[in-house]
Amino acid sequence: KKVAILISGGGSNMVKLVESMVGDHPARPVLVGSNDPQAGGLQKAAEMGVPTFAVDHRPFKGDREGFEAELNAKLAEAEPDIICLAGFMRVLTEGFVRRWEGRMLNIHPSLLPKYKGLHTHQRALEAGDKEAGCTVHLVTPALDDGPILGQARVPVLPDDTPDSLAARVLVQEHRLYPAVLERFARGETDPITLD
Ligand SMILES: N[C@@H]1O[C@H](COP(=O)(O)O)[C@@H](O)[C@H]1O
Repeated sequence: KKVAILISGGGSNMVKLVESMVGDHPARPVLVGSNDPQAGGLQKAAEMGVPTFAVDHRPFKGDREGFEAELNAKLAEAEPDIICLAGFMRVLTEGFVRRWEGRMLNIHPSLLPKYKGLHTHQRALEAGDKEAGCTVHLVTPALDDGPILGQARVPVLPDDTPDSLAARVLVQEHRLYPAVLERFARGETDPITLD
């Protein structure tokens, strides 16, 4: 299976996904793309030998379809079987999601369905939650709402800040996303929980 990964920032999840696709893993990374030409993850992907591209969303201003048409053109060249959103921060239109529906995954830093959207760790702390975590799900038109493929939990500690909690959750993200991708590429979609 061919996998394309979309990022917006440093790409630490992307690196873990690329590192995992070796040996008898059923998939291989064919492309890493970003909506930000300055995304640090693009350099990391290039150093790992994965082709990269950037489509800067800013010149498109509110024209999301225009931005996505160029994104789709780049993706179509690589003909990915699976797309992984890994810290990709652009909200995608229904049209784009429908085109890749059933084969586009996303990682979200909360235990969905709790805390869809942004600032998940701050909201978990403000709510006094005792545990937090991350979720890998299939992407559907509704934001952070698709079928869950896997979750991993972490304890919330008394002196946690959003940053310290984010760092603890990120460690689990780096375990969960590769585990879910390997299962998904083998056709296994029953949700898993990592402890
Ligand atoms: N959507 C969220 O954005 C962060 C991206 O991190 P990285 O993969 O770019 O390091 C991760 O916490 C991910 O869950």
